[in-house]
Amino acid sequence: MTATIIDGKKVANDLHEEIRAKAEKLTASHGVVPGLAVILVGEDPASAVYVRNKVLATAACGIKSFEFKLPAETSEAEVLGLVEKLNADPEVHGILVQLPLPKQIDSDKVLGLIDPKKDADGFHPVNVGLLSVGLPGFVPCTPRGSAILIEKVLPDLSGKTAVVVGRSNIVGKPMIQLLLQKNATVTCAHSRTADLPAVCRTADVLVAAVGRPEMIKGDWIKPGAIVIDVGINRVLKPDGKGKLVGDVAFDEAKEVAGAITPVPGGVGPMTIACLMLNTLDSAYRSVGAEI
Ligand SMILES: Nc1nc(=O)c2c([nH]1)NC[C@@H]1CN(c3ccc(C(=O)N[C@@H](CCC(=O)O)C(=O)O)cc3)C=[N+]21
Repeated sequence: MTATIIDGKKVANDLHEEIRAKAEKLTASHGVVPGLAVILVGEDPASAVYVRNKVLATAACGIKSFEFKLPAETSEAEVLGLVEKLNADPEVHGILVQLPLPKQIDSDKVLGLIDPKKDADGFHPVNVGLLSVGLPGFVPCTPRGSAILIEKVLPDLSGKTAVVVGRSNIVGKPMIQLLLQKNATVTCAHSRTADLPAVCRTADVLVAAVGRPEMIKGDWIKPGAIVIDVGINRVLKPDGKGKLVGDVAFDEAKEVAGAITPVPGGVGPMTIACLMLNTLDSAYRSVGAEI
């Protein structure tokens, strides 16, 4: 059996069109154009692609993009000052501070200062709490995008087992919350889990978010499972050129899985589309309009 390849890029592009239509509707009814501010401190080559894709997506969605590229030696006080300014700016509905931040800056302090109503990344403790009790807030973009892809292939997770490999605040933990909301029976595995391959083999839905290139092998996958590969790892090919691979050994896994996301073109574009979605939600909430 060969798995269905889940086309994240296509789903993301379709979402961009829906978002654009809803953004235009909000502009017509309330004169509001959704705005997203992105703060980038220092030069990280991997984030260059991410930032470029974000700018392209804002354009496709009719969202206004505000970019702040600050030098690596920027002080914590400066970043905090900028966050306060954006919190107060009525044209800005979403604020994203790209992580990781340079070491002189306390990221918890910065994320904690973002107005929870503008927290397009969903990293503020208030939004983390809202998600965990099932109240409306902002859901982190990568888990939100992954959940949309899972829903496309398996709308009902009742009676299904899900295994999330990775326990980060950004992906693993919020992913667990979303899968629980969908009635899956959820296991969170991580670096200290005993017999990880055996745990993975129990999964009807396997979400890989470990950040280790091709760690999850074909024989760790239950036949017919849905595999969501969150990893985006840049590795060198034997010819010295770089390429992107996920956390899953794709060529092996696709022979066993029922459906699988590719890297690139899977979860990555969905992360960006959900950043747009969160910004749109925020703009609607800012005027008390129903989306
Ligand atoms: N506060 C914060 N929020 C984030 O969401 C966040 C962050 N910081 N720091 C950096 C990581 C990285 N990240 C990516 C998202 C999409 C792609 C993406 O679109 N990838 C495409 C293209 C990749 C390529 O061609 O290089 C794909 O997978 O198909 C990549 C990387 C979000 N991050």
